[in-house]
Amino acid sequence: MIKVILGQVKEYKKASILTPLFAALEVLMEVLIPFITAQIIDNGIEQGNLKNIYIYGAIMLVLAGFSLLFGALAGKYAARASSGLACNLREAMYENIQTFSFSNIDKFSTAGLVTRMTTDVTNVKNAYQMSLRIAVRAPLMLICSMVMCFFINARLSIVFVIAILFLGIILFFIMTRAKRIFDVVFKKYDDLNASVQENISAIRVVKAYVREDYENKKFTGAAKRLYEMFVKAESILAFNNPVMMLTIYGCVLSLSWFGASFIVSKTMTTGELTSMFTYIMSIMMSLMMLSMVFVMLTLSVASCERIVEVLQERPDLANKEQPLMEVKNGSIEFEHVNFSYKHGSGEDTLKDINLTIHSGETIGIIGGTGCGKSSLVNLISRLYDVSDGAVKVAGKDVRDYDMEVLRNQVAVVLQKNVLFSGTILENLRWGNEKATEEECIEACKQACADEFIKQLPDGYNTYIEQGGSNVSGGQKQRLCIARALLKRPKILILDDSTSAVDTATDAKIRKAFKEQIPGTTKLIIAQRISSVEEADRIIVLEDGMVNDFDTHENLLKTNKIYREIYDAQAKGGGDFDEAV
Ligand SMILES: Nc1ncnc2c1ncn2[C@@H]1O[C@H](COP(=O)(O)OP(=O)(O)OP(=O)(O)O)[C@@H](O)[C@H]1O
Repeated sequence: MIKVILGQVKEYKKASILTPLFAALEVLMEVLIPFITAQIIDNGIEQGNLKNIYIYGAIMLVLAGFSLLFGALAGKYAARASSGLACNLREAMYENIQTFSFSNIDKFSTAGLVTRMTTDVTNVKNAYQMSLRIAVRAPLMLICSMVMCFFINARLSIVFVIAILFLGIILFFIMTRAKRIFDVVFKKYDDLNASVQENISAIRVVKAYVREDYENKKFTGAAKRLYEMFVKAESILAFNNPVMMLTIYGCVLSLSWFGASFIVSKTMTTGELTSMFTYIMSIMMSLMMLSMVFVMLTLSVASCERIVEVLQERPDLANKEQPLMEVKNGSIEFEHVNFSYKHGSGEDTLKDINLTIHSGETIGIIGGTGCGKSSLVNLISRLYDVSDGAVKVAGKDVRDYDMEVLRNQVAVVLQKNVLFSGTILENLRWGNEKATEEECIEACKQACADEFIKQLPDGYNTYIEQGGSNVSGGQKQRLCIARALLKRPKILILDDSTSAVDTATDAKIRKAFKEQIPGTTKLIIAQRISSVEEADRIIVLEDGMVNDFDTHENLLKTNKIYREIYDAQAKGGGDFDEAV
């Protein structure tokens, strides 16, 4: 796991090596300063030698200057290395996520991926920055200060050994308890992030259903639980300081006691005792820093694991070797297809589907909510792979095609339409980046989008806000259809894509399809029978199985379900589900 994370350091290796190097040099300077202080006291002040004071004073200033410089450099390179690692991690994750199939995304969930790319990467970045600087600085400071103490007075240094043991044991207990709580805290953080993301992206629904109070209460509850856990963890950590102070004062007292008798018996000088006091502070501070690094590192382990999961996830769908690079026509066949979602209930969503659709046919698909209509069409552009059987386009298994080639020829207007921030023209060119403005306008005319675009103050250069929030649902659907048309696909799938469009416009769009793209196979999923009745044939799906597949006229005569829906809708009744 560490190898995968560190593998992303890449061009920031130099900064990652320079940081500990400068941190070590900074420590070295800091450690020498108290020793020089001792020289000023013993050889300068006590002997009344002004020259020595000047010399040692100057050395001390130089050391302090270098210490400052090395400290600043260590800080600069640590920031560069850790921010660079975070940037590379995000880029690598983002790149890998782009290769994910729908099934991979189902596994992680969108909110989960966002948390991993933001909070988790920030945790790892902070831990890396700390380890580069403090994980080097603290132990080195501890060792160097100890060495200096033993060098000055080995007998008196026993006081430090006892103090370190005492502090070490107490800190260990504090940290292990705090870590246990922090582990839970970070999991709760994920949940909170997920709920915030869900709520904000669905804020319009929340408002429409006047659920603000409920959502506020839900969020406050989650935030409060997080607050309580943080307080609990922090109150354990708060013991750090008093324990530390207790140990320092204990040491100062013991040093003064034993040091005084050593000075009296002339086995130690005043300067040496003064420097020992400074070293004691450095030793204790190092221990404190080490304990914080320990917490930080243990906390980042969970984040590392979650990042590595994304980095090592391999797309479920891959091109076979030497894939087919051309889709000859728009015919579709389903041969004994069974399909279940890997991360779903485990039951088959589609069962033994057998269908033959000729190139250029217009096919309606109708059925109750959740009967598998979207799942059926998603198999054609290979958004998911079948569990058994085969889906064929132009007589070839979809798994034999290069995925990009296949998806360029099978355009899907998904149920959840998405537009991106950018102008209308930019959005349309997602369908075909080389499309001229005239081609874009033509596609919009076919999708009945041209009329409303022309009325916008900036026309085709109107800026679409993130998620298409400044256009209506119906307008968004028409733009998405135009975008798909620009691909000039051999197969066009409209997954309930005209649900927000009025019946007259819906009819106009279908008429345009018939006249303008007669050679394209069109699959239209709809709730309204009026949207599919002119289709060449209609598939009636029921519980993941094909109940019937025939023309509108024949279905009216022979299919009981279809007839009932038709009658209900003709009388102004609701959609498929209400009618059944
Ligand atoms: N990504 C997914 N992971 C797991 N299960 C899923 C997923 N998408 C759909 N399902 C399940 O598969 C079944 C069929 O869903 P599908 O979306 O194909 O139905 P549908 O007929 O298109 O419904 P609707 O008319 O509401 O759009 C449903 O039970 C649904 O819960």
